[in-house]
Amino acid sequence: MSAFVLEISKDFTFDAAHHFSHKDAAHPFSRMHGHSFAGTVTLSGAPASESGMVRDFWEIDAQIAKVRDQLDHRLLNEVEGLEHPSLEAIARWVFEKLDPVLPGLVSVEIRRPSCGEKAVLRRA
Ligand SMILES: Nc1nc2c(c(=O)[nH]1)N=C([C@H](O)[C@H](O)COP(=O)(O)OP(=O)(O)OP(=O)(O)O)CN2
Ligand SMILES: [Zn+2]
Repeated sequence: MSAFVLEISKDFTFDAAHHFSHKDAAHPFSRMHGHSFAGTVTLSGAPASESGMVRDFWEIDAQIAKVRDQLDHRLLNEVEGLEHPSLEAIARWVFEKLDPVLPGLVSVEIRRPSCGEKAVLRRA
C-alpha cells in the first residue's frame, strides 16, 4: 500500500467583494466589485483502520465553515491578511487558517469559475 498516495478533497463556495489598490483609479479593478468564488481543500493520509477514512468529511466541513464565514458576503480587503485579495492571497490565507486544525492538509485551491481562473497553494 505504501506505493500509493491517498487524497481526499472537499469543495466550498463563497461570494465576496474586493478591489485592488495597486491599479490606478481609472482601472475597473480599482473599483469595488464582486465575484462568486469556489475552493477545494485537499488532505492526504492513510485511512484509519477503524473508520476507513483519512478524515471524516463532516469534520473537514466544520473547519471550512469557520473559515468560509470570515469570507462570505464580506469586503475581502477588510479581512486581516487579505489587504491585496488576489486568488493567490486568498489561497494562502485559507491554507494558513486551516493548516493548524486539519492535519494532513496538502493544498488549497481557490477558483473564480466565471473566468476559469484559479490559484493552488500546495505544501512544498
Ligand atoms: N493573478 C491574478 N490576476 C488577477 C486576479 C487575481 O486574483 N490573480 N484578479 C483579478 C480581478 O479580480 C478581476 O476583477 C477579474 O476580472 P475579470 O477577469 O474581468 O473577471 P470578471 O470581473 O468578468 O468576473 P465575474 O466574476 O464574472 O464578474 C484580475 N487579475
Ligand atoms: Zn475582482
